[in-house]
Amino acid sequence: MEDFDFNITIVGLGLIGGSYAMALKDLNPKNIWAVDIDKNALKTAQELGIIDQGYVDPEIPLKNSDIVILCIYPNLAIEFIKEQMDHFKTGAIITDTAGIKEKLLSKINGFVRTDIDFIGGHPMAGREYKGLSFASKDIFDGANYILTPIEQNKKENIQRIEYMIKGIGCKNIIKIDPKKHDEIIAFTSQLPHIVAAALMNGAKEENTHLFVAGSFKDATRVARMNTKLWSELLIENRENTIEQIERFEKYMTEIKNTIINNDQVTLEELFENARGKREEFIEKCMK
Ligand SMILES: O=C(O)C(=O)C[C@]1(C(=O)O)C=C[C@@H](O)C=C1
Repeated sequence: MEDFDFNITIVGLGLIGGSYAMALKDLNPKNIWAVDIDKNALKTAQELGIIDQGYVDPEIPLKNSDIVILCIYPNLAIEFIKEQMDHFKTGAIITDTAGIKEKLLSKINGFVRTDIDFIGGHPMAGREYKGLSFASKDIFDGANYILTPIEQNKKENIQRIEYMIKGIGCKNIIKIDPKKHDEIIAFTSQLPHIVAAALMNGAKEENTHLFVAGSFKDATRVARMNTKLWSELLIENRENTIEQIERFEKYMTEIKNTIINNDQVTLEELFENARGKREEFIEKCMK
């Protein structure tokens, strides 16, 4: 790999920020700095050798950073850029990792300095845990990474971010319009979290754990989510989320009706359709 001779600051040393710091090591950037209000997280990261230096006050690292990666909640990311606006290095690239894009981008681009390039990003990587102690560079291994570049973004800056994404181990880089991103993600990421939560909330049997195996555990894994983050994401993407819940209700009703009608033939057809789609989907995931 060629030189990635940049100073990088990661803002927020949680699961994603910590994993990013670990994965960036392989790219050998000039410096990896981190900003966090949690001094313990900074200390741990420094002891682990995954960052060169940690800061509670962002001013110094931001003034010297070519690339800033925001690994904090979406609304906090907007606030952070607003508050720190005067501190970013001239021509810096800022990217984020939030699961919603349209509102975030339009807000940030409404006030961001013209010399700064904000490139929206969303790594399709994570775990159902939060915090640095669960961070691992493996989460990016073979992962998809969505970018939502806009016309103002400089081509060479997008290429730089793409190079970094490949360098941390991601496989596919998908470039898409922010609005479209939010529509799709409502189905592929947000709906599964809603379904998992609904399934778990519906577990009324005190001894549920004694009656489950893989199916229930797989379907509810992400119910162990970061609840503060996910409630923010769903509310911020509310139109798309509601649409997806309603679509899902229709598919549930379709299945329910075949059972009400004792229509085993149609039920089998519906399952057969799902089975085929799942097989095709997994094949595509493997490529
Ligand atoms: O695998 C998980 O635990 C995740 O929740 C990862 C997951 C998802 O699949 O929805 C969660 C949020 C990210 O923005 C992207 C990926």
